[in-house]
Amino acid sequence: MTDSATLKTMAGEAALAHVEDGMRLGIGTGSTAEAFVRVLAERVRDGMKIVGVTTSNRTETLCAELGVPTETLETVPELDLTIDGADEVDGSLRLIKGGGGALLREKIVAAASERFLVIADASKKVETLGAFPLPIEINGFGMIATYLAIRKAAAGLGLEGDMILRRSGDEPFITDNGHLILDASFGRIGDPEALSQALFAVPGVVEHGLFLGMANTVILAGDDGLETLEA
Ligand SMILES: O=C[C@H](O)[C@H](O)[C@H](O)COP(=O)(O)O
Repeated sequence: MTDSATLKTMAGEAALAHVEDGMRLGIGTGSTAEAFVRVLAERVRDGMKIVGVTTSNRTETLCAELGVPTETLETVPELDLTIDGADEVDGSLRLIKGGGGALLREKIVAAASERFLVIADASKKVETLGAFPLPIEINGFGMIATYLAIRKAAAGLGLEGDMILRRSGDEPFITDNGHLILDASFGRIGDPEALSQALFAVPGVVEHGLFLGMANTVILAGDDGLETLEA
């Protein structure tokens, strides 16, 4: 069995084949995206010219350490390609993301890109989204009211389950944009589009981890090699 780090590097190397000289590149967050940054950095050292726009402070720091040039989305607001990981992928290229807490910036960067390429190890592929708790980014103001409103909205779709405030040690986890995250264990999400709409109708919800209709390509690395899914 191939270990997880090797699978992530395989996926990162496969993603590199989609990167062309001169590209404006959205760069994701998480261990798989970091594997990609490491192979990208080698290519940059060999002379490839790209400009990266990162999706988290964590990825920004890694790019700086490895010499991958970056700008911000303010200076480079339109991107050619974004490469990022995912927590779950279904057969329709719908995703759950946000396990690392970067969902808001990840969604903004992916939406600003001509193409969105997702890389993951094959264990992330699921029949139905929802085994991975759905990250929901909320404003700190009125968080209990927002929590109750999300519960009600989900119950209206027949979805119930624990919603846990994400923590970092003894403190609530705070996102790069200063928000909180609820991890919602709704179980199987039969209608992700309906859930997305219902969540966005709750005023305190800033973003959620359902990435629907966004991914153009998904590359999955498994023991048997690479599998590519196209939208
Ligand atoms: O917020 C984090 C991101 O959405 C990650 O891309 C996602 O959690 C997958 O991370 P990893 O590649 O570490 O499994």
